[in-house]
Amino acid sequence: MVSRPTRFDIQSGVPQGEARWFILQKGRLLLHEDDTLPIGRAEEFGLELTNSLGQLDGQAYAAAQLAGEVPAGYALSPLRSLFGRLSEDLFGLAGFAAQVVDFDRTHLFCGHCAAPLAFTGYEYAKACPECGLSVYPRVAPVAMVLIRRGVGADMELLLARGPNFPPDMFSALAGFVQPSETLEAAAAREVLEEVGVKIKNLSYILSQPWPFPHSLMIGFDAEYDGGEIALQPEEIEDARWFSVSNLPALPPRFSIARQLIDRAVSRSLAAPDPYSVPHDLL
Ligand SMILES: NC(=O)C1=CN([C@@H]2O[C@H](COP(=O)(O)OP(=O)(O)OC[C@H]3O[C@@H](n4cnc5c(N)ncnc54)[C@H](O)[C@@H]3O)[C@@H](O)[C@H]2O)C=CC1
Ligand SMILES: [Mg+2]
Ligand SMILES: [Zn+2]
Repeated sequence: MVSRPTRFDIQSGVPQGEARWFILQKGRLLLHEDDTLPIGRAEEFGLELTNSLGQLDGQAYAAAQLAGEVPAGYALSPLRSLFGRLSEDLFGLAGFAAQVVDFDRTHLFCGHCAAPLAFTGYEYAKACPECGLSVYPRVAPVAMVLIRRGVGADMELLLARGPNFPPDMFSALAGFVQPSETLEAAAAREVLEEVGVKIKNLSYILSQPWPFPHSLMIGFDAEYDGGEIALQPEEIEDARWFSVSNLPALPPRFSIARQLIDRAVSRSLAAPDPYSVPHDLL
């Protein structure tokens, strides 16, 4: 799972002594040639926006932004591309570190009075010394819905693709929750907006941090409840019903979209009417 394996006692500022570093630049992570994290003192790497992340298994960790050139023997890799290259725990931590640096980078001044913000020091937040405004790292909730109809071998899934998806890949539908909207209402609205159909019997299945840059995916399974597919052209390039026995190219295994799809497929094959059994959370 792409999530942080443990709670860190995050403190801002430069860690004293040696640390294992998550060094980021524009969504890319700095790795040694052997795919290991840089280890050393802050001053060795030319950093800014440095945040100590605390201890894990007796090892100090820290996050920062690379200020200058890539040091010899290292390379920057897009964070998303590192799933499967880093261990799941390390990938989860890298996503967490990326959100810490992104918060620090995008909250330098008060959004109300423009005074420079300062870390509060007692929780991972910043506050304005002039007007008292306090700000926390952003987490943007996204409702994701896997829509199905039929049972057993006749089950079909409604999958869609956005304009910047890899060729031929289709995924579950998703959309950001709007202010004061319930998750259920966001799910129904996004599906109606993006592909023109209605849903019913929504069930929560699982969630997944998606640090690109700060989404939290909330995964639902839903039954089709009528309507013909009509695409929202600016967001959806194509959307179709796919038989569970003839699915298109799908998102990578670690993604919540893929976990929702795999779950529906395994249930369709496991029981004549898999949805007659109580939903166990993954
Ligand atoms: N992990 C997974 O399996 C998947 C993750 N996702 C992620 O879910 C998120 C939302 O998916 P989309 O279909 O693109 O969302 P969406 O259907 O709501 O449309 C995206 C639009 O929402 C607006 N937007 C961008 N950031 C926002 C924010 N923080 N709050 C409110 N509106 C915002 C922008 O206009 C953007 O064009 C993205 O971060 C995407 O990467 C999407 C599909 C699969
Ligand atoms: Mg969407
Ligand atoms: Zn202020």
